[in-house]
Amino acid sequence: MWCCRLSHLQSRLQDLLRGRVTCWALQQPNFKSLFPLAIHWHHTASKSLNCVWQQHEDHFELQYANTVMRFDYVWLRDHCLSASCYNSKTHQRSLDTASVDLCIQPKTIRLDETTLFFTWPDGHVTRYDLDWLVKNSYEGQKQKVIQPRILWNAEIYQQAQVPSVDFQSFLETKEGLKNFLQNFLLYGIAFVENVPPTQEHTEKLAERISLIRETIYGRMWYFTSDFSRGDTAYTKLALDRHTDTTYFQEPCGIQVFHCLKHEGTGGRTLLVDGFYAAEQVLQKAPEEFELLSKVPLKHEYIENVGECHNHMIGVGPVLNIYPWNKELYMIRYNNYDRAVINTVPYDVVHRWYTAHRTLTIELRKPENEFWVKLKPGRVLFIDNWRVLHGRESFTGYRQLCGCYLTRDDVLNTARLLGLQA
Ligand SMILES: C[N+](C)(C)CCCC[C@H](N)C(=O)O
Ligand SMILES: O=C(O)CCC(=O)C(=O)O
Ligand SMILES: [Fe+2]
Repeated sequence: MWCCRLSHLQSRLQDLLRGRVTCWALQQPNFKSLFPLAIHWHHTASKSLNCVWQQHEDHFELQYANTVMRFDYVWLRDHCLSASCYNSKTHQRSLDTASVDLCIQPKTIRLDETTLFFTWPDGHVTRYDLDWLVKNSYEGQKQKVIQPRILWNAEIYQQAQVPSVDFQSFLETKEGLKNFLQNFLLYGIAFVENVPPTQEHTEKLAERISLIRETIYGRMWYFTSDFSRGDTAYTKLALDRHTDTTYFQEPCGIQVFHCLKHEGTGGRTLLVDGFYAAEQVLQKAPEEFELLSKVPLKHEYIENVGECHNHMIGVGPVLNIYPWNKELYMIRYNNYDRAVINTVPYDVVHRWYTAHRTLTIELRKPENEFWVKLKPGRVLFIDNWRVLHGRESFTGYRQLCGCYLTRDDVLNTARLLGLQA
């Protein structure tokens, strides 16, 4: 009886090594209890490392650092960091991924200390550091946020007493710049104080953290209520909360505002954390959140004023989320610039309007509104992918200057200063 079992075991073991059996233990529960996992789970010599792995037919399974990870073999071959596959000086792949057999499987696998060695059918050896695998696995990534943030309503933001950064320290010290960027990344807004009220000084500030994004409005812009452009921003009218340039395929990442002059009343700036509002929608009506993240919409800018002729169209959902961890990274919300909806059938449209209403109700709650009067010397940076802005109507002469920044370059600066972005 025992012999019979053993020969059966040996043949199963051979099957296993040839990759024919994947879920043997599950199919043979009684057998499993007789010969526990030791058969096909490889344990490390040192128990303290707490690492086990298993070679399945179509993937490699690894348990390490409290994480169960599954790796595709083509992925593993593609991520070989050996000198012939990867240029560690330029951090670029040299391996031609298209040359990898899509049915590739390793010939042998062994673990030495904290390094896994894979030998591929052609004899090439790949080493994977266990911590590298944890950090770079799907399972490891899924649990992480790309951008840590503090979501706020008016009270949360005011209680936080986020300090403004001084012009001088922003321009001249690494700490000043880093503090500013850290606050900006966490809250989506940040102020610089004591800036000389000119366009040139505002430009200097912008250039310290990013490349300026030139658009149809120019590089640095300077505007009053003269209706020089075909947009209500160039009037004295109130503007409800919105994000800018929703009609670009990639809306501008950051908006910089500096009020150089205002002789009159009103004109306060409204700021609302769009991600805070979206989070409320997710809590109260997850299916509406999902719809807002799935339905593609167009926004449009049609201008024919004086010499300015423009027709811009941008397509994308209101809420943009990373598919692997559902993290929100951009809100596109501008009811003025939203174009005809013709990308979904009528019944979806109706559900979309319901979801849009839920979000709008959150965005309009007075407790979510942070009002601030922009003054000469106080420059405001707004994350245009997250925080909505608006303004109160005003009287008198009001002059605003500013620019848009490319998001990639702001994040680049932040990363170089050691911040998570
Ligand atoms: C900022 N600046 C005055 C230059 C442009 C304003 C653009 C306004 C437009 N409705 C939008 O939301 O994109
Ligand atoms: O005038 C203001 O305060 C802001 C107007 C506006 O929304 C914009 O320029 O994007
Ligand atoms: Fe705007």
